[in-house]
Amino acid sequence: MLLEIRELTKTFDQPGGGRLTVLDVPEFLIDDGQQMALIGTSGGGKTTLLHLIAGLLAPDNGSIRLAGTELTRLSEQGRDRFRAATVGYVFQTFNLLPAFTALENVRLGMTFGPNRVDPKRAMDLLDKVGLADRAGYRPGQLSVGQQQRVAIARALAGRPKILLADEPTANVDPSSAQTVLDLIRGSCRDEGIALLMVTHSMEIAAMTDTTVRLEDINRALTGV
Ligand SMILES: Nc1ncnc2c1ncn2[C@@H]1O[C@H](COP(=O)(O)OP(=O)(O)OP(=O)(O)O)[C@@H](O)[C@H]1O
Repeated sequence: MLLEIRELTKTFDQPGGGRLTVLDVPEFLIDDGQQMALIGTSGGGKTTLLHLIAGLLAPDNGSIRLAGTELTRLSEQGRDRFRAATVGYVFQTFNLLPAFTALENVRLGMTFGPNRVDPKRAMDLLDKVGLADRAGYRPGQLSVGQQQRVAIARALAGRPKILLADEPTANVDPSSAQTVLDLIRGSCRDEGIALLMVTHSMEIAAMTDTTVRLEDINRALTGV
C-alpha cells in the first residue's frame, strides 16, 4: 500500500472563535500506481486532505503513512524534504514562479529532491506537455492552459511516487481538459506514479480507476 491514512483528524481555528473539525477520516488507502478521483461538496476538506498528504499541514491526530514513512513523526523540515522526494503537487493556482521561464520552473521541480537536476528530463517533460517551443517563456507570457501544463511538468520532474492534483482541469475548456487529463493519466501510468485528483466533474472522475466521495470517508461531514 502506497498511502495509508488511519483515524486522521484536522481542525482549524475559526475566525469567530472555536474550532471547526474539517476532517475525521477513519481510513483512506491508495495503492502503488492507483489512479483515484476525489469528489465532494465545496468546502468539504478536499484541499486540506491533499495538503496533509503532501505534508504541507500536520494533522491534529492520526496516522499518515506514505511510501513507508510515517509523516506525523517528521519535523516540518523533514516533511519538506520528504515531499520533495516523494510528492508531486499540481496546485489549483499553479504556483509557478513568475520571474523564471517555463524550463526553469520545471527544473525547480527537481532542485529540492534527491534526484540530481536533469536538464534533459526537464526539456523532455516540456516536450511531452506540448510546450517545447515555449521553454523560454515566463508564466505571464503563457496562456492559463499552458501554465497548467508547465505546472504538471514541474510536478512530475522530481519522479514522485504520488501526484496530487487539485482540480487540474478547472481552468480550461472541455477539450483542453481532456488533453490535460490524458497527459496526467498517461504520465502517471508510464512512470508508475499514483494519482489523487480532486475534481468537480463526474465525467473526469469516471476516467480514473476509482472515485471516492469525501462524504463517504469523512465523518466530519456526516456526523456519524
Ligand atoms: N487555514 C485555515 N483556517 C481556518 N479554516 C480553514 C483553513 N483552511 C481551510 N479551512 C476551512 O476548512 C474547510 C475545508 O476547506 P478546503 O479548502 O479543504 O475545502 P475543499 O473541499 O477543497 O473546497 P473546494 O472544493 O471549494 O476547493 C472550509 O470550511 C474552510 O473554510
